[in-house]
Amino acid sequence: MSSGQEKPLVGKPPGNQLSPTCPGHGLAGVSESSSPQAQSWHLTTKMQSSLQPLCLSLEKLHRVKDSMLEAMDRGLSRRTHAQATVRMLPTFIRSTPDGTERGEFLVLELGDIDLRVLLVELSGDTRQTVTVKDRRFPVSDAIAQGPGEKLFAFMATCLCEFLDGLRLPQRAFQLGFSFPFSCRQTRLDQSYLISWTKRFKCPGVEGRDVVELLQNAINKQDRYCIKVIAVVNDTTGTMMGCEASAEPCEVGLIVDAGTNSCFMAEARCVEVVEESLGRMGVVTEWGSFGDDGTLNDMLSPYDRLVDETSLNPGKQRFEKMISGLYLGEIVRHILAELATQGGLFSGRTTPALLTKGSVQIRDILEITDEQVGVARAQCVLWRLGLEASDQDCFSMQQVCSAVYIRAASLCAAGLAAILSHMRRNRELTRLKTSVAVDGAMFRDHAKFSQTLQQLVKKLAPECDITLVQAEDGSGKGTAMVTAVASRLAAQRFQVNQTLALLKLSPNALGEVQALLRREMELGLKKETQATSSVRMLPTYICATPDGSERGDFLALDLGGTNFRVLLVQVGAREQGGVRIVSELYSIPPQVAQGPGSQLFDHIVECIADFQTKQGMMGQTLPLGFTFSFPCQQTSLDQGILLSWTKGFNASGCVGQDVVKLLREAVKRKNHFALDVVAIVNDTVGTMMSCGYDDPSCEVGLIVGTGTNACYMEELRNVGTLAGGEGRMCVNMEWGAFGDNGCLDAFFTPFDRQVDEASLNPGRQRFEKLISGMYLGEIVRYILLELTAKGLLFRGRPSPKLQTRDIFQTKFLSSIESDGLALRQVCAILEQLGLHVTCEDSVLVREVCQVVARRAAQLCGAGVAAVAEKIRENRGLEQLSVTVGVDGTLYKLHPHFAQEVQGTVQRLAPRCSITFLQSEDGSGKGAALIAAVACRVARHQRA
Ligand SMILES: Nc1ncnc2c1ncn2[C@@H]1O[C@H](COP(=O)(O)OP(=O)(O)OP(=O)(O)O)[C@@H](O)[C@H]1O
Repeated sequence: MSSGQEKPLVGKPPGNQLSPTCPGHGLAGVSESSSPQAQSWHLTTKMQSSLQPLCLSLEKLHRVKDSMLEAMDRGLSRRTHAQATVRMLPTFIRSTPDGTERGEFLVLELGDIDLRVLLVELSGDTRQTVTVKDRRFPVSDAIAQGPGEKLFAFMATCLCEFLDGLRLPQRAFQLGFSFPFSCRQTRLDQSYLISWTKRFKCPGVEGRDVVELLQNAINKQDRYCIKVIAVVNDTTGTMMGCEASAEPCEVGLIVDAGTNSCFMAEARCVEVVEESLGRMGVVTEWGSFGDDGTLNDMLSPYDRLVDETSLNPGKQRFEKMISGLYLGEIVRHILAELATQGGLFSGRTTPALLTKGSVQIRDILEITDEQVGVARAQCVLWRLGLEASDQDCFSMQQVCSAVYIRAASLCAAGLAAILSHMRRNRELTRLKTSVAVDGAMFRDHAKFSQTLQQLVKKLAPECDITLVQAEDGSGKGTAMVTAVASRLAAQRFQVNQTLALLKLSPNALGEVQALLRREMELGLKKETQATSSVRMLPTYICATPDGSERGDFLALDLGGTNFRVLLVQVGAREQGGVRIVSELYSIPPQVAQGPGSQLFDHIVECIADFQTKQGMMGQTLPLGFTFSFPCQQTSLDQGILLSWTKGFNASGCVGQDVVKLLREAVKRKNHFALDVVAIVNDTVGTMMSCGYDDPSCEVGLIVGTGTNACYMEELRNVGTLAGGEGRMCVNMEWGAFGDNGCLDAFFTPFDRQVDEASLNPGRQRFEKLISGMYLGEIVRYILLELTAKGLLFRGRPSPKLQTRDIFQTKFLSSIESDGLALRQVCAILEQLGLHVTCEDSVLVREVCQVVARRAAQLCGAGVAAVAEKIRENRGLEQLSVTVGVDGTLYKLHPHFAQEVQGTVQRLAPRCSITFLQSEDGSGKGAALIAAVACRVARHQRA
């Protein structure tokens, strides 16, 4: 790193700008130039040059922040994790407390000198009141350095003694284990010790799972039923134990004898674990930042001396500039150098001054105090055997402040990196969070916190933080982790139970396939047709396009959200094939559900508008009418409406020929003449339009507002017609599959709710499991149920969620989009008036996935039944067939098509099926049917 452009701050007049670590420049708590001592400081050039290496300009701190961000990214990436200096260890903590945690939890906190056992009672109300009973057990050297087995047996014995003392009734306990050593954690309750530190050195533990060792020791006692739920590092304990105010606490920071930090990262960024949804607590292990030389140009000669004389030279470089264990040593080296150069203590040193460890962090904390600091400096120097002048004492205060403020500044740069990382990966413009802090450097020393806060504002201006002092070290936090884990496990159990109803096994799907096949057979036979829920309607379409069709055709498309009128020009392929001009018209619900004459009048008005716009008034083109409701056809141009579906309910239409209703409306309006050649179902239109491009397309499938399918059946099998040679397209009307009760075992309470609230209860049962009109509603009912059970939205239902159809099926697509970060999922939900946490959005996404997957699998089971029937009809070992598909749900949902195809492959392994998406199937298809009909009629006339 070059420092060429930096302006040294030492020697410049004091200004308002916080120039982090240079004496005389707005150092928090250090008196400035008004005192005589301060004036003489300016004269002490030796002092200046000694403290100069500790100066960190904002520019340098920005560089530290950027390097820390890079180091964090390396630690999180699967590729570079193993070599990373900042290890970014996953903790498997998936959620911070939401205030509802309640119950009693045992905690075992292994400290440097003692073992603390706690029973923590959480009240479960929003301001978690915590009751703690605790007892400390000294850990002797014999235990701390004896065999591992003994250490864990000791811990289990202490636990039992503690519980004996409480005289509680016998019951099961959940325990959190605070274990402050470097571990490789693989689950919340599985953590392998990497190496002992401090005074611990128990053989036989390194490389082993400390939870298992503890659990075995507890079980061996055979006294109490205790389950170890979580193992927690002290930094995460600090974060989790913090009582967050307005914002959730998602960062933990410890600056004590050592330093470390943790935060809730986006799980997808933590590449070393499988989970990719939601968040995960990550312990940065940032003490080792700089071990690869990144911080070399920030190191002062004193840092180098401290490092060389440490137990671990070259290691923990960031920690050695920040934490309490080392700051005293930095100060001591500066004082010794100044004394040697004659700048302090009249050029005298003492053996005490030259002895490692003779200046402690608590000395620095006292000396930097504005009120009593200079007096404290005198005491400390006296303890070191130095006769100090006022100037010496003041200089020592300057040195301590410079070292202390530099530590806070570096800490701020590290914290700014964490905050920027969180903001960037959550795709937020501003991040607001609470930061839990703990350690001697913070405790009762406002200056460290002030510096931290001021500098974070400068280094990460887009982040707002509230520092919250941890209350009970990691004890309460460990209990919280255990409580959160216990809450999540209980919730997960309930969520699984709820969603299990919607998860279909391969056997269940095979059963659906077999049931549909049976219903198809029944529907095709005259004698049994009435008992079948699928109508298997003949369409009178026996030929597919052969490419010789030519001319201009009009097409109408009614059957979903909108009504369309199309002009379709069918030309030679080499001249562009089919050209379409179309206009979209809405059908207001009062028209769709009003008198039938009003509906058909509206349709005629739309046609008139289209013809006027296209300058076609007076022309009478052959017309194909795509009418996507169940119709009993008796010829190509006659269709008796059997029932309305998909939200239509116009009166006076059921039992009528819809072509006749259309012609009557034309007459009423007296606008123009119509030549209706064919009435077509959209499924058939889709098959025909795909058949124009691919002759092996013999199945049509729609998954849009509703769902339906058609296929080419052998005429000999269509028992409802006289019979004959060749094939005819059969409109299955499979949306009604199950209306006779054959699918009852597959309906969940949510499906029943959707059905009961629909316009046609008891009908279109298969469609109500699959199509766009209903999936959002199924999700909404599940969300309401999960909220009522307290598993979602903190148990508070939003009035909006009670509104029918508020959760649209298109949200399922957006929420499941692969690239969509949870932030955007939250945004979608917030638009619905739902106040969501990260966990809420993960759960909503899961619900959407389950509902959409079931729909796609059921649709796949249906296609498998159809394909197998065609294969068997033709007596083939292996069938190759194309399915023409249309429908927004199939086309736009990110996983629907894939899931349908996968299911068909599994259920119909002897059919090789190509799915071809139709472009404008219902419009183009209707025109092509009209064209084929005209061609066939021409042939017959000739
Ligand atoms: N992005 C999306 N992802 C999934 N589904 C969607 C999306 N946008 C709309 N939908 C669903 O698709 C339906 C509209 O689909 P489409 O336009 O294919 O059907 P339609 O022509 O109205 O009726 P149908 O094709 O059933 O006769 C809407 O009712 C809605 O439920």
